[in-house]
Amino acid sequence: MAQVTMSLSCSLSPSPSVSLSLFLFSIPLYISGFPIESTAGCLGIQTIVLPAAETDKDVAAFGKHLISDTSWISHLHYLRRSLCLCSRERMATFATAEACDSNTALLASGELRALEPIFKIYGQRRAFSGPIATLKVFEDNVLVRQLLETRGEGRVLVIDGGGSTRCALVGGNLAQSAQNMGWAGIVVNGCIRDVDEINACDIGVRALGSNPLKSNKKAVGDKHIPINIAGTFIRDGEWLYADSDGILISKMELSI
Ligand SMILES: O=C([O-])CC(=O)C(=O)O
Ligand SMILES: [Mg+2]
Repeated sequence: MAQVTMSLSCSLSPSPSVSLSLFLFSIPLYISGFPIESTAGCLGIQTIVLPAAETDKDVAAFGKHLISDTSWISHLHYLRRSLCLCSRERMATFATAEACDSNTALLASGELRALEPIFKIYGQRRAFSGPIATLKVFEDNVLVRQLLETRGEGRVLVIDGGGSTRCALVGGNLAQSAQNMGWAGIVVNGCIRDVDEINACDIGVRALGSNPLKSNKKAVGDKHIPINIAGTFIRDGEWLYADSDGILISKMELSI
């Protein structure tokens, strides 16, 4: 059973709703026996609109039921995909396709962009997201190590390696460091090595491919500068969303 911590707030305006804070994940949900019309999911918060509720009392009664009868948990129907119960899976329900469909204006304005599909998927987390730290290097990974040995705080390291496939910019040790230091993922416009070790790490990794050759160790490159990879301009501090369908870059954090 999912470990769920729930906090509740009820409100009648603008529409009768109950907000549930679900610990570490969010899922669209229906609860049987209640006239729930729609659900809205975003990380950590679920707002359930109760069309039949007309008074504060109705909403409060529903809220009370949720608190007193936790069997509602077993009534969850997972609509988009089965819920990953792993507490580290921060993007259990985020879907890049859905983000595109519901943010057409942002796509049109260029505030939301999709990377060209040139990356292979590695690492335990197929889906990951976070604020971006950019890095530009060429066949040299000293700066990659420097960054991955600092605290990641949920960020995604995006490395513009110039598209070179002649050596690896990330290997098993660096991926392990990224995991230990709290990075959500690494996107490499270049190659990785130690693929089996990387695939055992609890981070998301995207790269053009693998190459067993190591890179130079001259410490040449630039951190936190604008980069251009996979047909997309990326600035430090923008947000990255990756899942099995692809990779999105957003100027702002998306609320899905
Ligand atoms: O040392 C390197 O160049 C990359 C590597 O193999 C690792 O991180 O394990
Ligand atoms: Mg290695």
